[in-house]
Amino acid sequence: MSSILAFPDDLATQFGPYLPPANTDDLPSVTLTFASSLDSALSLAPGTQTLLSGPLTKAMTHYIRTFHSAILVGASTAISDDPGLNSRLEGAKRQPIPIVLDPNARWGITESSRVVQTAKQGKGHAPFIIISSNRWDDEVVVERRNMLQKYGGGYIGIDVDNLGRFKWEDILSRLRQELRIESLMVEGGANVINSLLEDEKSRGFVDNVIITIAPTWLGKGGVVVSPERRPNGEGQYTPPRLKEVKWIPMGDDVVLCGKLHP
Ligand SMILES: NC(=O)c1ccc[n+]([C@@H]2O[C@H](COP(=O)([O-])OP(=O)(O)OC[C@H]3O[C@@H](n4cnc5c(N)ncnc54)[C@H](O)[C@@H]3O)[C@@H](O)[C@H]2O)c1
Ligand SMILES: Nc1nc(=O)c(N)c(NC[C@H](O)[C@H](O)[C@H](O)COP(=O)(O)O)[nH]1
Repeated sequence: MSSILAFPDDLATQFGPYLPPANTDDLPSVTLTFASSLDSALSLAPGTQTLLSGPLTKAMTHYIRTFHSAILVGASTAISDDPGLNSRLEGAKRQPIPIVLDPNARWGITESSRVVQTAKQGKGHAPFIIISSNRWDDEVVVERRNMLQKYGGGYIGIDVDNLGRFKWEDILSRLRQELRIESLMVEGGANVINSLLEDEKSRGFVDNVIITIAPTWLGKGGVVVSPERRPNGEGQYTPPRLKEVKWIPMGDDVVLCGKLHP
């Protein structure tokens, strides 16, 4: 199991303006955070977990996780990484609830999955998996739901659109209504991030962006963050640009903090 991490106070204090505000709105605040190569790749290939963060930026991720009520990843990340989706920060005061977007119930979660083991050991929460409503009664989903409910986790069924995708407004409103999630950390992978950045409406839900940039190129064939260009209502495409930008050198990496709309 990964080590307990420490994050120095002089670095931690620099993140204040980019941490989630106290939130009484009807949707969670959203922080988009991931680690990227110089060629905007999150991993060498789909399904290949690739270490990009150095020790300090890894500790930063675990520090930021303690400020969020939930952490969200896509099904392919859950399948390939078997993640813990908890904070392994020394003295972590809070653990985020893991959320996995898995419309077709592809993730074969079992009692031995790391995220379930972490919950059983009291070092994190059991996950909630968001599946397409029409999968709710699938036999495997019922079995997995019964297993997860033993540890306080479960499933949430949401209708998908004609492309088999959930609308972010539906994801966020259900997380707020059913799990009282006030702040959500979206950690990837690229498919999830591109879907969130794709159009003005879904980008409108993103408050803070924290990106670790590692000094390496992963080359062609990587899993890349580069959203589709969806024109707005007037047929215009305006590239999203971060504001209130801050660059924080951290070991060999640099961390880019910003806001999509201050
Ligand atoms: N470097 C990082 O910060 C980082 C973070 C997370 C994952 N990763 C890596 O990224 C790779 C996985 O990324 P990926 O892009 O292949 O997959 P992903 O983790 O983004 O999962 C994609 C799946 O999520 C679901 N999904 C995503 N958006 C959805 C939506 N709007 N509605 C419904 N379902 C939706 C779909 O099932 C889709 O197939 C792995 O190799 C992992 O190690 C890296
Ligand atoms: N910040 C960051 N730096 C990296 O170098 C890297 N590969 C990831 N990837 C994010 C993805 O979420 C994790 O690889 C797994 O999900 C494991 O995460 P855990 O800590 O076990 O929860 N994230």
